[in-house]
Amino acid sequence: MHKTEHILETRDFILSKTNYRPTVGLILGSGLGTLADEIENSVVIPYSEIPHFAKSEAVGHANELVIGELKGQAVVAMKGRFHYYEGFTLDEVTFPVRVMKALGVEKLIVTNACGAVNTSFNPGDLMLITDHINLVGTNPLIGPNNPELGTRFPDVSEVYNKELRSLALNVAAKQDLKLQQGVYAWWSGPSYETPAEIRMIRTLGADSVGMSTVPEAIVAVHGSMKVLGISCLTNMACGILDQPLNHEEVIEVASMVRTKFVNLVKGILEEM
Ligand SMILES: O=P(O)(O)O[C@@H]1C[C@H](O)[C@@H](CO)O1
Ligand SMILES: Nc1nc2[nH]cnc2c(=O)[nH]1
Repeated sequence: MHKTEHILETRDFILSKTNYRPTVGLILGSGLGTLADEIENSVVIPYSEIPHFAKSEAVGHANELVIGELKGQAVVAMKGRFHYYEGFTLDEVTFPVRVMKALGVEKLIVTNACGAVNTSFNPGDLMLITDHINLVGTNPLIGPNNPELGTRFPDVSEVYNKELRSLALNVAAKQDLKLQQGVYAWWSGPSYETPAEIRMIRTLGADSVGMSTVPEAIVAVHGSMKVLGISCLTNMACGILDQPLNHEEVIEVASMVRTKFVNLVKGILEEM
């Protein structure tokens, strides 16, 4: 359970570092952190300096909170996130979402690099997350509920906000950008999936699979935030192509699609 006093202590620490009062939060996944470099008049705070923040070691992540302005919005961005597979508790993984809410963030854009399970998708595609499937058999809200943060049994019938999704689709259309849509399955990792597991995940109804995003989205909805999820499909999931998977390919493809990803998110911010 997240303690209110910890959240407020961290909030006050961050507010002491910037005059911005962010209303939009960004969680930037593997290889997608460069968007944070475009934030103007930014204050950059290493996670190591932030009270109650864990310290991430994931490759392809920086570990900095960046606060400033982007396309007219006051934003707070996580350049680097915490993953369950790194051994963090789900409280540690999702604590930054609580802090964003306490800072005044009402809209959260969560991004990730993930594998394409739907064979009509291609590496390099961007995918708007329409819903998620939690395959990890645990939940960030397990444990005592802090009623100051949200209800005991939150509704998750619309985790990925319909209005924000249609806004994203409109922006993609204006940019003549092919934006896939699909369901994201959370697989703990750190091993990728076997071919049999990908066949199972497809049978269960998922279009993509990754190692993040779902815990953050659940906590955001628990805190009544509006969530938009955008995935960068960096590879065909295991077993679809006759080749092994590796993280270097994930980072390489994410950097190849960086421009269209950054332009999409900036376009969305402009219209939020
Ligand atoms: O933070 P995301 O979900 O983008 O990072 C994914 C999951 C692992 O960290 C890594 C696997 O290649 O990319
Ligand atoms: N679980 C999982 N995470 C990923 N992140 C990037 N690609 C993949 C993948 O194929 N599977």
